[in-house]
Amino acid sequence: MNADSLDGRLLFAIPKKGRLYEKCLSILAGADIQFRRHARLDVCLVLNHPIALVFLPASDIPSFVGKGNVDLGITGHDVILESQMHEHVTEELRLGFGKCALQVQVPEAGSIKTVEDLVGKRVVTSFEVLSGEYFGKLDDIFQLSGEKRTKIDYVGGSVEAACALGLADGIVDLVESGDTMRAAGLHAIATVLETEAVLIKSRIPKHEAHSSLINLITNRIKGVVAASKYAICQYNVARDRLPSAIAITPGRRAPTISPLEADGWVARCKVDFTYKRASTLDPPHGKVCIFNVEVDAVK
Ligand SMILES: Nc1ncnc2c1ncn2[C@@H]1O[C@H](COP(=O)(O)OP(=O)(O)OP(=O)(O)O)[C@@H](O)[C@H]1O
Ligand SMILES: O=P(O)(O)OC[C@H]1O[C@H](OP(=O)(O)OP(=O)(O)O)[C@H](O)[C@@H]1O
Repeated sequence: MNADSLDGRLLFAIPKKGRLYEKCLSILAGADIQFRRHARLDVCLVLNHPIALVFLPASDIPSFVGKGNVDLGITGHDVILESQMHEHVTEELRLGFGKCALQVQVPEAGSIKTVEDLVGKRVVTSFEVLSGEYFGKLDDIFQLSGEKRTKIDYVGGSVEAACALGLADGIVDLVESGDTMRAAGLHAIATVLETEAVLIKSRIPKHEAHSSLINLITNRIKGVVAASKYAICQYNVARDRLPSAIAITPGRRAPTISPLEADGWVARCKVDFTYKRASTLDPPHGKVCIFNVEVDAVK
């Protein structure tokens, strides 16, 4: 592929690996953005739209979009703030995945119990800007200056090992399930930021003509995100069991029930945001799926 083949195309940045990668691929598939990515190629042309996908590290996407090299991108809200690009990009849409929190963590068995205890000590993190701002404010409150201020050191990964290795008194790192933190003998004492994946748009539009394509892509992704919160549940049930089935899957006004060819059986179709858990009717959330099961025992 040469640079000419990108001419006039909308450039859309996608994380090339890591936590957000797989979910981004499902979003692209759900929005019917078709492409074939050749091994080791980080730029590829979309087959059914004048778009080129650019696969980049999640942490580089805010600056590519912010500086206008790329028109649209998906990345974490955390890395937008960390790269100080929030004034150069517009967060068009929260995507509902990549949810986690940037937290201050210290050894569970140690003497540091609060962030105030950690002020003036050593903090290791991959988020040196956000951590610097957070502890900078605390240093100011405690009127610490020079050597007495909290020392923020950067590491690129495995942040959770820093306390055990004697590099830090506390760390600032992302927490989702908390498994990494607990495995390292740490616990959270404060939250710096809540984050999730977002769709961002450059504030420096390259081509006016792209705005309708950006709207189309944004609306399609909006649809994918909305659909991922719902489940469609369809099941067949004996008519005499219908009252107990409807108690579990009620309609907003009236339940949709269709007659079946089999005597005494009906079909019930329901689209919903939250299902009551039941052994026989339990569609997984985050998926649009159709169950066509014969429900003969409603508990
Ligand atoms: N445990 C997690 N749970 C949910 N989202 C996460 C988690 N860790 C990271 N993220 C989100 O994914 C983004 C990218 O993180 P990830 O660790 O995948 O980065 P990466 O660019 O692949 O870096 P690395 O070089 O460490 O592999 C983060 O900025 C955050 O928004
Ligand atoms: O709360 P948890 O569900 O355990 O997730 C948190 C971990 O996930 C991220 O790291 P990642 O695994 O992406 O690797 P990294 O250390 O190389 O950044 C983050 O930096 C934590 O270490």
